[in-house]
Amino acid sequence: MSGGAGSPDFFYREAQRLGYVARSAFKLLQMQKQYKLITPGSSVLDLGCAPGAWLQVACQSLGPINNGGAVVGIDIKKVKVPSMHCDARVQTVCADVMNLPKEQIRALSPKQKGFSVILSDMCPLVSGITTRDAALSAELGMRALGLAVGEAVLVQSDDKVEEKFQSDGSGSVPKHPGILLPGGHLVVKLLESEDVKEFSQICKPLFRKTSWLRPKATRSCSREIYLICQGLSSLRVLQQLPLSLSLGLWIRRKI
Ligand SMILES: C[S@@+](CC[C@H](N)C(=O)[O-])C[C@H]1O[C@@H](n2cnc3c(N)ncnc32)[C@H](O)[C@@H]1O
Repeated sequence: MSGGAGSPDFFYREAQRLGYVARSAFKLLQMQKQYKLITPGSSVLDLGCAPGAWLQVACQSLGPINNGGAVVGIDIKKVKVPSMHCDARVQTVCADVMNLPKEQIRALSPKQKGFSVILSDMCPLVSGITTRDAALSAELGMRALGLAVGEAVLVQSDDKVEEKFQSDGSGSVPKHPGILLPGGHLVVKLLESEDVKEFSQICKPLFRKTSWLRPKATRSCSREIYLICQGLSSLRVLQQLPLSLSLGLWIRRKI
């Protein structure tokens, strides 16, 4: 019997040994090792945070408490902040991310300015119908992206917004489009499907770098994959991107 990283319950046992509430901790630990998304002082929003393993890794990544920083977790399920690896910088909110107004989420960030890292590990209740599950997961992913870069304006049904973008290509993005700070990072979990490629095409021009990651701790039977988006462009750059519009159009097409 093998006890290495290839064995089915290796990450489960390691999570128990190290005091993490779920094996998913190792997915964020791998992201941290490869991309260093969370640094001392970061303000982290963790969408779909139950049972709290990413809260633990996020808080650990902030370093000692006097370095500052904050972690806000939101989940439909009520989540108690784990006692291990978390401190007073971690808080959780029980709510449906699909319905919670963006400004209410922004209000949870330090000085209400927004977050420097947004993580979405949200996942629908898997039905086993591959296309349905992938579509639901894309919807959750789009919500995370929309919150980060400002879906609310881009998807509003006011045709004037669309006309303005189309007429001169310089449609004005509002002053506070999303809740991810310029230079910030976004991680989105998706279930593999045709839509996944399109999703990354939309993200690419908005961020300095985008990469796909299938973490070692992902179960072999799972179709999950993470899009890591690093370095959100500044507002000035976003305003000049005609592709910002396609996010809105794409979301509108899908929902
Ligand atoms: C895979 S779990 C997250 C695991 C978590 N990252 C951890 O390490 O402990 C996915 C979570 O997404 C949550 N979720 C799914 N849809 C949601 C929604 N619309 N709003 C808030 N949470 C949602 C589920 O309740 C579930 O707890």
